[in-house]
Amino acid sequence: MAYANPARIKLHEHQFVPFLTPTEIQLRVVELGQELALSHGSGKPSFLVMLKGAFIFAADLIRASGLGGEIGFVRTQSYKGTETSGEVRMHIAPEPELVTDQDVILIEDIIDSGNTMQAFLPILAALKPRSVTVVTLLHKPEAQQVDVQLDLAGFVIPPKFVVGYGLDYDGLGRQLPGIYQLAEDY
Ligand SMILES: O=P(O)(O)OC[C@H]1O[C@H](OP(=O)(O)OP(=O)(O)O)[C@H](O)[C@@H]1O
Ligand SMILES: Nc1nc2[nH]cnc2c(=O)[nH]1
Repeated sequence: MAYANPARIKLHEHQFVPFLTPTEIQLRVVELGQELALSHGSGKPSFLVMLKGAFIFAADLIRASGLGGEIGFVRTQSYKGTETSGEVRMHIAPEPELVTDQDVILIEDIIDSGNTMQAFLPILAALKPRSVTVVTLLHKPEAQQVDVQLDLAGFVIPPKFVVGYGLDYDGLGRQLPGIYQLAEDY
């Protein structure tokens, strides 16, 4: 499918410039799906999607993997504007039957400070999964403050705030097919 991919955009008071095109994202998502097919092809993993940010990535990744298996959703929240609040709130908890004794593929849109993963992984571990594979579309190693499990990353990116392809700035921008970076010259 061909998507409109606007150039510079404004969300609330901030300007954003193109960073990853829809085509670059789609090609990488297909590769990630193939990697999951190779590592989990003999079983039926449970996909756990971290809402809200990962909903578009997960929809594409799960289909690219060709894997069956159930899909569940969890929702954490810690960002206000472009900064983490430092407090990770759990709005939707995982369904135990999708985790206990299952091979879980946890799908995240971005690992930035690492706080969200650090808070969530023990909650998952308490439900005793057989295995956990953490997949993120974006990883900002230079911004990471805590060490967390990460098995598969789509793009390693610099420590700048990004939006699009599921990621928002204060509620806006999730629908954009490409990924945009906060402009420095606005
Ligand atoms: O590594 P961290 O610094 O913790 O950042 C990563 C988290 O931030 C975003 O979630 P957010 O709290 O914005 O909620 P959302 O997914 O509903 O937008 C993103 O979806 C990750 O879950
Ligand atoms: N939209 C968005 N959410 C985030 N959560 C953690 N880092 C980011 C980021 O760069 N953009």
